[in-house]
Amino acid sequence: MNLENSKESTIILFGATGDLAVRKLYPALYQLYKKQNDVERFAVIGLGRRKYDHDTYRNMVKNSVKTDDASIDDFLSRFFFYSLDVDNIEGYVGLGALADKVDTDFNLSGNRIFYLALAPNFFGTVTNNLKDSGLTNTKGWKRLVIEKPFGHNLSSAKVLNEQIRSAFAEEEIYRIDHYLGKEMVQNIQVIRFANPLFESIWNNRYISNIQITSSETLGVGERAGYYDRSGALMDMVQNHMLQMVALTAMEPPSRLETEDIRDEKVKVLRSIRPVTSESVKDDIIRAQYTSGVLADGQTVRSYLDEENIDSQSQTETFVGAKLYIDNFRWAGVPFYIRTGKRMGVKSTQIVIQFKDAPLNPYLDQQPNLLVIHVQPDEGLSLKLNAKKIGESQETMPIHLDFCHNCTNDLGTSDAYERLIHDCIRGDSTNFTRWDEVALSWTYVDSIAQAWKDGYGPLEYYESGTMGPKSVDDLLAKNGFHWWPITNVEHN
Ligand SMILES: NC(=O)C1=CN([C@@H]2O[C@H](COP(=O)(O)OP(=O)(O)OC[C@H]3O[C@@H](n4cnc5c(N)ncnc54)[C@H](OP(=O)(O)O)[C@@H]3O)[C@@H](O)[C@H]2O)C=CC1
Ligand SMILES: O=C1O[C@H](COP(=O)(O)O)[C@@H](O)[C@H](O)[C@H]1O
Repeated sequence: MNLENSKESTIILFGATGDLAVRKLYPALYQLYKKQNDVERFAVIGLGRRKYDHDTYRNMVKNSVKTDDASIDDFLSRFFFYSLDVDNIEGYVGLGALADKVDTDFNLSGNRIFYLALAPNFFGTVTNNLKDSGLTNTKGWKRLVIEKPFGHNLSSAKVLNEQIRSAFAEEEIYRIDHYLGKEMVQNIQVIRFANPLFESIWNNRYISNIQITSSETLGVGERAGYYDRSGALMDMVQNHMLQMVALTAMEPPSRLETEDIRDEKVKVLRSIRPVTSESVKDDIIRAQYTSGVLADGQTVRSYLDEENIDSQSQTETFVGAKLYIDNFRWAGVPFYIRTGKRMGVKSTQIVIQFKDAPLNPYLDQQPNLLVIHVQPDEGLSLKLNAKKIGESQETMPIHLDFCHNCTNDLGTSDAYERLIHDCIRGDSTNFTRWDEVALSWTYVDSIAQAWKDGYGPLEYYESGTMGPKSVDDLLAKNGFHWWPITNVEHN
């Protein structure tokens, strides 16, 4: 068998009893198993410090998958638990022995995915111990999946990268950014490069501004310990928001190969205009939610009143920013981004606003907009002007819509399902390469530094709104406004 391309694997899952594994990874694995979507065979060894036996673990996986389907028993029979404190190097020998036994029992060829669904401070220890105990000398291929956050600034990310690179080659490392697994984020390239209609006008001659929103109605929830040290800048901007900027702005790759696409994204990240203290003050807004009422009528408390949050915390739960990409295609076009918790609506969308016609005889004309709906609806809306019905010469707005997930028959996979599938297939296109991560940290670090130096005060916004007023002013200064968050309009 050609092991390099074989799509069977034993997944060694660190953090198997954690929130991410239970909420996301087991349901995703089950969907993959059910679809047999070109994943040949797999087994999972879950790890954690607690002393589960295989049956207790399988029960936990079953509860996470939530199905009565008869196939669940065969699915669960592939799951094994191994109790290990990751600091205990002696314990890795037993892990290796169990993995070999599972390979033999399931007739698997020795490929390994090491999935680190663990707090990042363990990443270095685990990769070192895997190497020192010989587990990285696999019979087949090996891959390392790393969850975010990848460091908390550029220098910590560099240290982390060196640690994992001592045991895994860059092409064996799959750094997760789950937004890259979303259907419509993957679709950005196709919409742009498979439609000459768009690609020919995808530049500063025809586009006036781009608005990228990722808003949540949830608050900090149970992740206070992590979030209060991170804030929206590191939690969302460093990764998901900048990846969406890069995909929206990049040049067409010459081939649809992993490294060609990543190279184009890197060029965009490198072209983002560096910030100065002054530009941070003027163009970047940080804010924290106060109490308020959500759209469903629920009254929610302020960030400072959340459990396990320091009552003096200055952590931002919202970031709004204007950035420029200083290259030939985008010179002069502002990219506006905003993301936050406890906002008015849960939505991710990218709005491309086209420039007005040079000579416009129709005074009531609206700008043309292309809206890429990432979630909850997954689709596209193109907003145009048409003649009002009748004899008048007035215009009316019309929209052409497409929605992937609005009807049942086109339901799309979850991001984690897609990314685990890609990893098993050995396709790292939708994972971030080290230089993308490093450039994103460079941008984010300079904002964090300016904030530390006192530029750009922390503002406040009421829960249930779309952020502080200053984020509206940010666009108004250039004669724009945020387009309302919409769903794909189902006709
Ligand atoms: N939860 C989420 O929604 C998201 C999480 N992530 C990232 O995923 C990773 C995991 O997060 P999450 O699942 O929420 O974390 P949890 O705190 O819920 O789970 C942590 C896991 O790590 C295990 N663990 C902790 N210490 C040790 C140790 N010394 N040795 C062995 N195992 C240990 C725990 O098992 P035990 O207690 O049995 O030791 C548990 O399985 C983090 O990097 C996080 O940033 C990323 C995006 C979203
Ligand atoms: O990575 C993260 O993303 C989620 C938002 O993800 P989404 O798929 O629901 O849009 C965010 O809640 C979390 O704080 C952050 O770590």
